[in-house]
Amino acid sequence: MILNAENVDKSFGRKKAVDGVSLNIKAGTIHGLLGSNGAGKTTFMKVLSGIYKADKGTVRYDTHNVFENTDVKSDLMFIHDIPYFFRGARLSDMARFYRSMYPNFSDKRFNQLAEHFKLSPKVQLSSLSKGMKRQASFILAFSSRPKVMLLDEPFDGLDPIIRRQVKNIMLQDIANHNMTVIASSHNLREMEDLCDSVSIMHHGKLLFHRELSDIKGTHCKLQMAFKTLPDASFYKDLGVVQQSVKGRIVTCIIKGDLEHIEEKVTKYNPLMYDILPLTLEEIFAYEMGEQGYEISNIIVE
Ligand SMILES: Nc1ncnc2c1ncn2[C@@H]1O[C@H](COP(=O)(O)OP(=O)(O)OP(=O)(O)O)[C@@H](O)[C@H]1O
Repeated sequence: MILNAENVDKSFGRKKAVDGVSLNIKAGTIHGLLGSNGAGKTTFMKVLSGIYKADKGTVRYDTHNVFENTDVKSDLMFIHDIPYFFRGARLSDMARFYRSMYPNFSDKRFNQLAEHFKLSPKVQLSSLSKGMKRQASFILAFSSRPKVMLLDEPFDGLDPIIRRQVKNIMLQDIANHNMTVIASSHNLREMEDLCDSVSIMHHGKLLFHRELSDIKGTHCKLQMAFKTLPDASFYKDLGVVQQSVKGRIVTCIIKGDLEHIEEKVTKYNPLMYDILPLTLEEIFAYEMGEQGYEISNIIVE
């Protein structure tokens, strides 16, 4: 475990932005922290990266406390959703600053990335567009080679091509340098393709934390056509957690592994059946529904 939060609280005045959150992040993985506006994602990531002190609870990086610990500061990097650069700074000025903060800063990488993203080190950062500022902040971050990157809504404002390139560099750093990434987002679908694990925050609390490899095999989605629609015992027998019926077509989300489910379904003699891809949103909709939450109120697509 590289980052470990135990029962973390963080309030601003009477507003409890983070409320009893515990989370473990494994080294070399990407974790997606999802939630609606004001859920507490940024505040929690700032506590994780040692920018804010938790009012209660502990945050550890390996075995070290993160807050005001200079030994771990150079391993953790928090990247704001709105890039911040010194007034009047050029890209090369910011590189000098990051070089002084991060001992693993690579000049070779900085030059390669600046060329790749077609940003001159001499460029005045205040003259750049929002998306280009984001690119500049990624150049600086990837050149700094932190062990853990905490990214606040990292892909907002990037066009699809740059978005893909940034993700590729990130994945390379994870594969080659065992970097760990925690990224906040509103977009479950984007996180689904990228992350090893995801969690959902809502009103300061962490509602779910799941390894994607675990949940993908736990549910299946089947579409079946019947000559005569099955009765309630069919749904019970199969362990159906969600169903919709249109004419004689039944679409179900079923808990369990596919092999067992197919075995059971065939006993009911469907005219045909098809296995459909199951999205994370569908799994969460069910799991959160069970706990009394409506996912559409929590995650916005
Ligand atoms: N510096 C601050 N001072 C006072 N209140 C704050 C501060 N930072 C955050 N908050 C409050 O804490 C709550 C959580 O905010 P936070 O920025 O962590 O949410 P978020 O999940 O990152 O939201 P978004 O998706 O909109 O960025 C909000 O109610 C916000 O108003």
